[in-house]
Amino acid sequence: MSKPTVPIPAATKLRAMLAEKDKVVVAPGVYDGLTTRIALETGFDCLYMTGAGTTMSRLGMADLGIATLNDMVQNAGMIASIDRSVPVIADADTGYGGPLMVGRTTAQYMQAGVAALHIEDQVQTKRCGHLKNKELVDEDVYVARIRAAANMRAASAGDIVIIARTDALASLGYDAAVSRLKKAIAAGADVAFLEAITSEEQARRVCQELSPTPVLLNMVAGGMTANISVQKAKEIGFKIIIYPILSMGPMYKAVKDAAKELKETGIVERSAGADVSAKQLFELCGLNEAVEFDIAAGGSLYAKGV
Ligand SMILES: C[C@](O)(C(=O)O)[C@H](CC(=O)O)C(=O)O
Repeated sequence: MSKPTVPIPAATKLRAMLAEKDKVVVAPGVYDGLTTRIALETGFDCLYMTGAGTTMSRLGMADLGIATLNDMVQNAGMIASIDRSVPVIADADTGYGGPLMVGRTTAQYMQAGVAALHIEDQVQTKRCGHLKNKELVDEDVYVARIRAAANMRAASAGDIVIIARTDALASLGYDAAVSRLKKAIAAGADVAFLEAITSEEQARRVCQELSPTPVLLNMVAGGMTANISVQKAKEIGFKIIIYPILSMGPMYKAVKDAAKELKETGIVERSAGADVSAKQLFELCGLNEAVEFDIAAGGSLYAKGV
């Protein structure tokens, strides 16, 4: 059962994790209830809701700015509700409009119990940061997005960690991208996210130059950034690492294999996961706790077992 009470607000918990000296926050990408349950069962203490995964799993579409605020906040809120003790960092793309909309996005993410959101400087018709020919908004438009998020946070009783993402590295270069991040930090961002880093030198420089602001590393499988370990990222100086594609690649391969086996042989018995029962999956998703809850309340539906 997902629990409604919040012992420590998600943002407070994430801030405490960021303040721990030797800690790197490792956030596996999740995009639905099942992938969230898998990451939680594995013992991760922070999760990342990927916008790419949300767009693909909820809409069956590529990461091209198609998901709306409603798609994103509903998914983020559902994911955050599964275990309130584990903070969720969620993609908020461009914030979905002008300052008013960015403020509304921030308020809704806060209300949904999301610990942190990232807002970027691409045009609203954005694309995945690891694709080519991205278009940017002007710096003042970007900074206004971040300021709108910070102002909404200040005006509310809640808290949310604001992560400023810039996609400017590819078209404007390192100096301009970092200058955008500095301005975003001055406007109220707590964490910096230089998207699609292409060298270790850039990685080291950005962590050093923006210190003490924590910097996030986006580890996209097959993307522009070389694959590095958590240990190496920590040594470079990153404080958060997100793995947007973590659940999607393995899911694609495994489901494809099972689908092929069914199509070609008429039975599924050899593919990875063919031996996982429906009941096992329900247990992963809280079957036993749900039964206990029903019985404790005096329900009789499950008293004889399920
Ligand atoms: C982080 C990201 O925004 C996401 O949607 O998860 C994407 C990841 C991806 O599309 O591979 C991005 O880096 O733009």
